Amino acid sequence: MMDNFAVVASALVLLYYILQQVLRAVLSPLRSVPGPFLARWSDAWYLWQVKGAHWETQNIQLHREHGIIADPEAVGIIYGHGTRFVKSSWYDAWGSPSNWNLFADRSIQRHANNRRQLQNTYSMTSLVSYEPYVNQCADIFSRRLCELGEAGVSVDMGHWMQCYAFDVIGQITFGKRIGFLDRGADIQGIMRVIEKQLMYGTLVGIYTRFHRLAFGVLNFLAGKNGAGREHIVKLTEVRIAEEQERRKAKRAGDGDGAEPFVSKFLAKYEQDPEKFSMLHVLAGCTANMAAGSDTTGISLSAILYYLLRHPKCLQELRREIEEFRARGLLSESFGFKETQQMPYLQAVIKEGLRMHPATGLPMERVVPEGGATICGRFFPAGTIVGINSWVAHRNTQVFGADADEFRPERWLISDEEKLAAMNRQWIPFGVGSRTCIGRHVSTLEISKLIPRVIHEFDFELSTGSAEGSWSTENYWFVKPRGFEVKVTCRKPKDGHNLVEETRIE
Ligand code: HEM
Repeated sequence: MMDNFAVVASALVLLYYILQQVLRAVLSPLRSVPGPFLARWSDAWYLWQVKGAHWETQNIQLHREHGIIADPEAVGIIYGHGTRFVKSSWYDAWGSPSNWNLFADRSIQRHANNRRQLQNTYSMTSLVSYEPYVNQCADIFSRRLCELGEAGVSVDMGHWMQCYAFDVIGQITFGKRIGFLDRGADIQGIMRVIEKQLMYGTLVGIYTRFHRLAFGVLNFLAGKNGAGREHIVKLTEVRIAEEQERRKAKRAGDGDGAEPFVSKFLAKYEQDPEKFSMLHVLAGCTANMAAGSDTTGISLSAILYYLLRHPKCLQELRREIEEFRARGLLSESFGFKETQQMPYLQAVIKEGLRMHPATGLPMERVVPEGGATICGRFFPAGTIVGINSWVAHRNTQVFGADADEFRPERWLISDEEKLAAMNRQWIPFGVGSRTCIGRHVSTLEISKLIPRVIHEFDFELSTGSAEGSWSTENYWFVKPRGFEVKVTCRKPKDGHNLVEETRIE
């Protein structure tokens, strides 16, 4: 009797759920939006697809299959300055339920206040003082590549670019590099922890109502080290405490490099703890570690990968480097300001970030009160909309019929109007008030390292696939997998001036 009751009750609940979904889909004001049939019924379809880790290519494919022509104006409508489109609940899964962080914050007002506090530390003028740090890491990177080349082994460039980016960000943030380049390994499991957080945020964000519970359980199980982002927070707290001790001992002048972020943040805190709290110090340093290393590593890998797949472009870049060096316009350390004068290099970087932006999911926003018309269609308030930079970057209306091709020359034209249209649609760092705060850090790292590796090394792609293409995995960050190369050093090793004793471990 009891068994029958349970079966009938379950069937009724199931029926109610199905009916609710059917009604929702049939009555939805969005029913005329083209898209896959199953996606209409439940978020489970999206979760399943995203879990497959290739949403960036699927998203482009779906637009083409369903004849969706993305309106270039949509970028401005959704993300433009002064927009009232707030971040969607997907972002909740990227932070602790009890504290804000800059990336995940959904409050326009609080975000604007906090961003104002942090912003000037990330300005280009304040970042160029970090150039010697970047040079040190590039020297070690170069030495490691030479050693690997001499050993004749296959090199996973995705991994080494990641090591470089992690050590630069560690050095800029804490004044000491963490030691990834020294060991060629994942120090303190930091890379692995961030990778887990990427998967967690990506998937749990789709059903974000489970975040509070999942966050609590996972952190409880992880014990004192914390799980995912919390683990990085804990490691960052240790570094901040060390820096506080150093400041108490009045050794502020220690080390001969530029003042690292942690020290600048603590100085702000000491000056006005109400305005710039310890949470600002923690949020700033943690964001650098969590958001600033993989993204740069991926972008460096992508630029190199596309150059290797397009030898003519590589030759042209090398020609430009040699010409600049012959004219005395490019120093041994590949000065940042010098690299900004190299038009072909800049076009290569821009095109690499167009072909492979580091983030590969839509940057979700909520349509504000009153609704909005996007791509000629009305979306009521509360609808979640978003643009995936991968889709925007392959818009043939803007980039032309060869939008899928790597062609740096597209940026070297004199047609101002076309350039402006392409620039508006080029969004690897996001757009508007939520644009990437660390983009100048990456620009510094990328502008210096790419010409240097092209000048110092020959690479032979050995990805293992017949077409020579690499594979990728997308959990928000679209990471290269199996970017294997053979490396040959083009210059004698003794040119490297190493400073290897400054690492944390
Ligand atoms: C090539 C490298 C990078 C790429 C492609 C990239 C990409 C992005 C994108 C697309 C966003 C906006 C996300 C959204 O609206 O949903 C973003 C935000 C952010 N990025 Fe980056 N990023 C890079 C490097 C960095 C670095 C080096 C740092 C730190 C040093 C950093 C810190 C942040 C932070 C804190 C935010 C949130 C900003 C806010 O909401 O105010 N990123 N990034």
